Amino acid sequence: MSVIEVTDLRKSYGGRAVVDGVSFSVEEGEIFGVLGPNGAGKTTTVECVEGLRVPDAGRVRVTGLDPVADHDRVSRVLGAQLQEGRLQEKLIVREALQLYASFYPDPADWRPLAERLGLAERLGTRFGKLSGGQKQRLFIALALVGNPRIVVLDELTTGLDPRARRDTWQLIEDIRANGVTVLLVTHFMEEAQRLCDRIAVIDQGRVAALDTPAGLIRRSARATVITFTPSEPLDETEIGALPELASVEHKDGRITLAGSDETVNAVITLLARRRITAHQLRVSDATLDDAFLDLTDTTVTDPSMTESTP
Ligand SMILES: Nc1ncnc2c1ncn2[C@@H]1O[C@H](COP(=O)(O)OP(=O)(O)OP(=O)(O)O)[C@@H](O)[C@H]1O
Repeated sequence: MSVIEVTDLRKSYGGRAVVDGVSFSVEEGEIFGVLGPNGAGKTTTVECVEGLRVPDAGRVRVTGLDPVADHDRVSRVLGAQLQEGRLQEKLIVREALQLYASFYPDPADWRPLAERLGLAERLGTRFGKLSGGQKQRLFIALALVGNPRIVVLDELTTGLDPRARRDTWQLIEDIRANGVTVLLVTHFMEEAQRLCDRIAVIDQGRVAALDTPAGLIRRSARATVITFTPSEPLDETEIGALPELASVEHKDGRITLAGSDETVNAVITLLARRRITAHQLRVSDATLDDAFLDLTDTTVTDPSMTESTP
């Protein structure tokens, strides 16, 4: 069952379309990622879902409700993470939790929630004295204190150190394990690849692709990467003629070719034919990073480079 439905959403500022016909739906219980370059329109899109911005056109439904017309009812099912500036520095963690719990008719008990989020020791601390990771955990607690069915997390781990980021990932997985649907806006590929069931890649206000992380990687023109050091120089024209070749890099005598399985087979055949040995041969799969660059790279003009392969 879809708990969020966005259909042909449009929003312009000063005559410039920043969200230009975005459509997607989020199923109950999934972690759905919204990924895209700076200024792509991600926050504008999710803030329309939260009812914080009014769309110019299109339709948004959260559990069947209109987030603008039914704002109060939507706030009871959808918990949104606060932006940092919105809490006073002097507010004590316990007070913040009590205050936010008081906004909801059926809030969660904030004490076990604080414990689960590792804030039990910090209940008497002022917001301004918390570390970046502790602030993020408090924002998650405040988003969850109303017992929402859906939680929207926007750039949650930006600015955190790698350990705090990994702890936060575990928290997000725990939230989902408790049956809450997660809409996650992120810049981090590793985070999206690890956490999300499906991802909408947004570029210039449009959905450039929507798939599972593995599906997005499969679409990449650089789905397979082969690296080796040839025992003798290879003929550039022969390399350039390899099938489905997406890119070639030379560094310190090593060659890195990106393409498909067919590219890899052809280069191995070429090496055998020329009796050239490939030292330290490595073949690896592309990452979500590669797929992201392909999907959001407006400089690629050859359609065969961006064509999706199911
Ligand atoms: N209230 C506003 N008034 C005018 N322009 C706006 C407003 N809000 C957003 N924009 C512009 O709309 C575009 C999309 O912004 P948005 O914040 O949705 O992008 P984003 O994908 O979330 O970016 P980032 O990853 O940098 O946070 C940007 O060019 C931004 O400057």
